[in-house]
Amino acid sequence: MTHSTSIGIDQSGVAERASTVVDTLPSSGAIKSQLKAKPELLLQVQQQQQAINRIVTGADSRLMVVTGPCSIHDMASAMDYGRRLARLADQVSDRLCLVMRCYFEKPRTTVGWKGMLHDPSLDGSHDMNKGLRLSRTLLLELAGMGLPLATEALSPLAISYFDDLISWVAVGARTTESQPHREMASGLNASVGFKNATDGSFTTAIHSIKSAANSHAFMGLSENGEVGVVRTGGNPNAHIVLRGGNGQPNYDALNIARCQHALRDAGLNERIMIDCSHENSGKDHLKQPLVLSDIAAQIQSGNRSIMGVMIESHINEHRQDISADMEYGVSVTDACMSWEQTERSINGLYAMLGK
Ligand SMILES: O=C[C@H](O)[C@H](O)COP(=O)(O)O
Ligand SMILES: C=C(OP(=O)(O)O)C(=O)O
Repeated sequence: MTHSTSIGIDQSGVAERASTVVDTLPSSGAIKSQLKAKPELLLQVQQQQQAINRIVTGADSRLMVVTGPCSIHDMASAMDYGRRLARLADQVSDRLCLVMRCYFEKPRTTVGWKGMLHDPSLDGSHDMNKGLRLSRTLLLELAGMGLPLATEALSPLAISYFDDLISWVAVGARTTESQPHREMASGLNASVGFKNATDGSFTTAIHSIKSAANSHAFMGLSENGEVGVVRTGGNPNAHIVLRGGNGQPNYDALNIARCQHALRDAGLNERIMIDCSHENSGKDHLKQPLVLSDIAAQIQSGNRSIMGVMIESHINEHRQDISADMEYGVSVTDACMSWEQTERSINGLYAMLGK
């Protein structure tokens, strides 16, 4: 159904007729019942959420590795990636917990394609009904392979369509200071990683961890799509993700020590995840393995705060612009490592952690 509304007030205080069209979407409850997860799959995801929560608190000493495409733009290459990752995950599961990045929403610095959920046909038609269904269908398939799954919650409303299938949630550098995102995080069973802000400061993410740990009441939607007061219980498993900022990396031992100090001063657990991509690699995918080796060396030399890493990886390396003639398995957002580079890096990490 389509509705028109008007928004905006002109300088004389008279409402402008800037018309906005609203296409209604099915509620999260409706989509969840149409694309239903079997009880055994829901149980698997709950167990994976708990396993990741134990890694976040330090009760499980394995390292979490969130790896996968910067953004998912087609089903076939995501399934292909998932099958490869599921095989590797079994081989390294005594030291590493591999989690697949399933990012359907992209925050943009200014403008650009906003991800499969927002524009699944990659043509500006913004068929979000299709985007929600494709995203949930893919999550069902990937979870069915036994993989724990990760996503970025960009629209605070969107996560309710997927929260039963997702084991780890990111709040990105551009939204980490947002109250609605902190409120949303406070109601999730999954751990939530708050990225440091784009200026590189830890403070915003530390405030987010504190805020998300508390209960909140805010305006939101029920599973039936009714507007209401949402009350949450607080999420004790929020943590920081260092991704560099202001043109500088922050994965090095000095920055990690500074971050540990800041967490301690704030009365929080000194648990840190590091994103090998973004400003930690200067967005050069070939630098991600170097960042990963540095992190592995820090863990080898006794750092017990680092509990997770993130890698941007696809079937094939580099990136491409969206066009009518795209290459299979190549990112349409940030440049990614290839599967071969990823497998080599993860096996190298596994070997280093065994020494
Ligand atoms: O992870 C992806 C990008 O870094 C993020 O979406 C910002 O992208 P942009 O600067 O190309 O908009
Ligand atoms: C957008 C992302 O990261 P950041 O928020 O750190 O830029 C991402 O991980 O896809």
